[in-house]
Amino acid sequence: MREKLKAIINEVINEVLPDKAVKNKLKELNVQSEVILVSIGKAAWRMANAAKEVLGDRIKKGIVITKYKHSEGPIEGIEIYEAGHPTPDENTIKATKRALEITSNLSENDTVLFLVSGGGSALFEMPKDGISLSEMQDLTNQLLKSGANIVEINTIRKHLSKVKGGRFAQHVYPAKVLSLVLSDVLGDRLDTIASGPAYPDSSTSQQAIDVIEKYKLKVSNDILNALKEETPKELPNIETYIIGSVKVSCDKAMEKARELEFNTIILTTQLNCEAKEAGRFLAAIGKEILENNRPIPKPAAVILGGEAVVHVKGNGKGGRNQELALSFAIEIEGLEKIALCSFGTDGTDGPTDAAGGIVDGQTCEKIRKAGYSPEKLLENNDSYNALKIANDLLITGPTGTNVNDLIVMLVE
Ligand SMILES: Nc1ncnc2c1ncn2[C@@H]1O[C@H](COP(=O)(O)OP(=O)(O)O)[C@@H](O)[C@H]1O
Ligand SMILES: O=C(O)[C@@H](CO)OP(=O)(O)O
Ligand SMILES: [Mg+2]
Repeated sequence: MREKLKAIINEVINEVLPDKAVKNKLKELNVQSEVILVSIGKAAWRMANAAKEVLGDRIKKGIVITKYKHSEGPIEGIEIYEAGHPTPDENTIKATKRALEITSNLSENDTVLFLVSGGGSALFEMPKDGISLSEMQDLTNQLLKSGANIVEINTIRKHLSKVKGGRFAQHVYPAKVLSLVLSDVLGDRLDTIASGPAYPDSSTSQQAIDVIEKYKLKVSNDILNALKEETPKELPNIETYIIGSVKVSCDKAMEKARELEFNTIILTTQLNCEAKEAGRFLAAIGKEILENNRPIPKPAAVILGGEAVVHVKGNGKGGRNQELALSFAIEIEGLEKIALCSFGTDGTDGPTDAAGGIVDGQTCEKIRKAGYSPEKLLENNDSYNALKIANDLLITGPTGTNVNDLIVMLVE
């Protein structure tokens, strides 16, 4: 079963690699004019490289801002920067400053080709005056641990930034911004993906303040004052296309599972509940299929896309996919012919080098044999170490794409 799970995963990653998506869209749009390229996010290097292959010298100048270890070498005529994610760092500020320089003083005849992928919020950032980088870092870390979802996190970030929430489009005005977006946000909300630097912001200052109160975040008065300034709601100079998303991933996973002769369903592409509850719920569905051949008969493949959340309370190491997989493994301990893979399509799950986990009925036995309690490790948010002990981590390395998380459960 593990091999079948890996076969499905590899097909999905290849399908959502940004190279193909960027090339197809640029050819479809038949971009003939010269452009200034700005590419941000975890997939920024691959997207920029693909654009360079199609547009060549029509790219007058350009910049890539991506996560450490996510660039794959020089691209002629394009400056490459790596910076911090999920928390912005000094290199974020340096790279963003450079991006703003090369897109300053443009005319209505200019076009900025803006390639956007998830991770862009941490990588492309210029805090408003009066807000320091360390304040932004502290607030980001509070948000990441709070259990706030990405819409809530980016509602805050959009109201504290000079480039988010449509302000980058204002910066380049009157030039046009042509955006190609790889979606890693449920429902493909363009004003949330990478905090929508070139998209009108649907969130409000009041919503931002509500998030601060909901999660009892500790912030300075400077931040509270900055949140009160509203973001742009209309932008006359933008053209935006989504070129890849979790829906594409789930469709591809279903196609491959059917090829492997599984009865297949996609339960959702918008999973957003607590990771460990999702694991338990999926185990209940798996056991129902195993014992009663319903809601779909064996051999069955159940596919989900989305982004669970984790309220990190322990001091362990892990990610939402690893936490979901461990929680599932605890519920199916000892059962045969049932397995699950949960992974981040960007290849990194949480602050770890794992993309996620591949688990089955033997996972917990292996952890116990090594003298550990899977339940205690889960309680301490230590799913990485639990799955490492069981040799059930999925390690892909940075995949070059980023379209949320994918979960596949097989029952034979
Ligand atoms: N020890 C942990 N166990 C489970 N989840 C964690 C742990 N530490 C951090 N996380 C979760 O990992 C998330 C960030 O992981 P990451 O894969 O970088 O997100 P993204 O792919 O959206 O950038 C945080 O939102 C946090 O909820
Ligand atoms: O950059 C961001 O705002 C988010 C969503 O696009 O990406 P990630 O969750 O990967 O940081
Ligand atoms: Mg993400």
